[in-house]
Amino acid sequence: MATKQSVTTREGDRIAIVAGLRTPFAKMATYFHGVPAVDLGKMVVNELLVRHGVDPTWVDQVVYGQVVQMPEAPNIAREIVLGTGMSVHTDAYSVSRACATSFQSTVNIAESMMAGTIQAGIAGGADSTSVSPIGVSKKLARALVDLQKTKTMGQKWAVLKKLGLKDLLPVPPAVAEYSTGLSMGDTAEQMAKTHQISRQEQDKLAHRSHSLAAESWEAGKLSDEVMTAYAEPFKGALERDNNIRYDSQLEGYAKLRPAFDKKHGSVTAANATPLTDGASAVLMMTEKRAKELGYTPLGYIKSYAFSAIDVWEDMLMGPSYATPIALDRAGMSLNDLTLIEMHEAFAAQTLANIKMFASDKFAKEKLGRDKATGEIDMDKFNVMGSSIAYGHPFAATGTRMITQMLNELQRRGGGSGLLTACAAGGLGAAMIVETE
Ligand SMILES: CC(=O)SCCNC(=O)CCNC(=O)[C@H](O)C(C)(C)COP(=O)(O)OP(=O)(O)OC[C@H]1O[C@@H](n2cnc3c(N)ncnc32)[C@H](O)[C@@H]1OP(=O)(O)O
Repeated sequence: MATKQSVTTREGDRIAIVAGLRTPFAKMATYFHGVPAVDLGKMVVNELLVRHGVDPTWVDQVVYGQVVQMPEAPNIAREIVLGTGMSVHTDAYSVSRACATSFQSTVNIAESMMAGTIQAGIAGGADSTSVSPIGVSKKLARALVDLQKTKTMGQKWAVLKKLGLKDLLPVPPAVAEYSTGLSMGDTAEQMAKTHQISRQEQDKLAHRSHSLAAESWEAGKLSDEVMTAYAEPFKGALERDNNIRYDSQLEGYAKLRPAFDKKHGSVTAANATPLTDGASAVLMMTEKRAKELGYTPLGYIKSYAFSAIDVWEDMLMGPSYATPIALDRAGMSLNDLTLIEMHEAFAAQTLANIKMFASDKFAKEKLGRDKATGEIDMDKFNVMGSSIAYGHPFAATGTRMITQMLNELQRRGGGSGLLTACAAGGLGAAMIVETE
């Protein structure tokens, strides 16, 4: 059992999420085609500052992340400071924790406040799958280096003649685990098999996610936390996430062919998150600083935890490992929570984690605990849908979830919410937030 955590400053002030904002999320190569993540990050942070009347000099630090990094802008956080009219003296650094990146940036800002080094900051993340660092083959990369050392035409020819036509082809980044080579979709297939998650169950969860996300948009629940985006060539604006199916029909899901294990698989384009472009950010302050400046925070961080497991099998189980630690640290049990959002990387991964939350056997064998974390009450679970519907611009998902959760808790009259995500590298994140 993890010891209780006190997420406060040394003076006992809580760590407040004052406000949050995101761009609409767009499927790869659609509205944000050609817009790099750094520009998406600038867009959202700029709007966050303006909407909430933030004098940029109040922001002591920006911590931001991007999973698929662009070599020309390795410190996206600093580019956001320089590109949004913030004081050039604002400290900024970037973090990466795969799909849990903006949980990490939020925690970094929180920990700086807990240490007493800052009083206000901005955390978030952005990713673009449309503008990604297209590389060259290893053989071509080596040849290009060798060429720089050659002096005569003969030496140059000796290097070039070793290259075949296929060595000249561009190499796009893979959504795959570096050390195993397995794609995230392959891992979702593993999890469906290990935990006996049927295709029908996966499709049902995906349909639920789309239906709830569509209802949330139609009910106006997202309009304050999602900005309208204008991107080149400025042919109209993007007002809503463009992956959500407003006419989601379960029958349509069954027709799709598996996307990864094409012969025996069950993971399809409909029950997986799409490749997505987008950005999100939260404005954070110590409770004292927020009150001094006249802000009413959306809520506070109560606890958080990160976990790590092996990457060869079922590595997207992070929520099942990180959640019990975050609950212990908050001094809570699953039943105490008002709401839960689990990032849906894939329906198979989400359903496997739901099962393992409730499994005493898993708790004993994998977590070294006496009993299960608990049975998830589906009336509290992903009540506005999750990443299968909204999409998943990797680094932006954490702060999307934090803002959405706190706004929904506010609408329901308050309470506490668990946010949890799996991430590549076998990592997991869990955070408990609460309203006043
Ligand atoms: C920790 C983590 O988060 S790990 C997760 C990291 N993320 C990933 O790994 C991304 C996983 N997703 C992917 O790689 C891609 O989205 C894929 C491979 C699954 C699918 O890619 P694509 O084939 O390009 O998807 P696309 O959007 O074109 O959809 C394929 C078809 O399914 C259809 N479809 C998609 N969703 C639905 C749905 N909900 N209902 C009915 N049909 C649907 C589309 O309309 C399309 O039909 P069409 O071919 O007739 O036009």
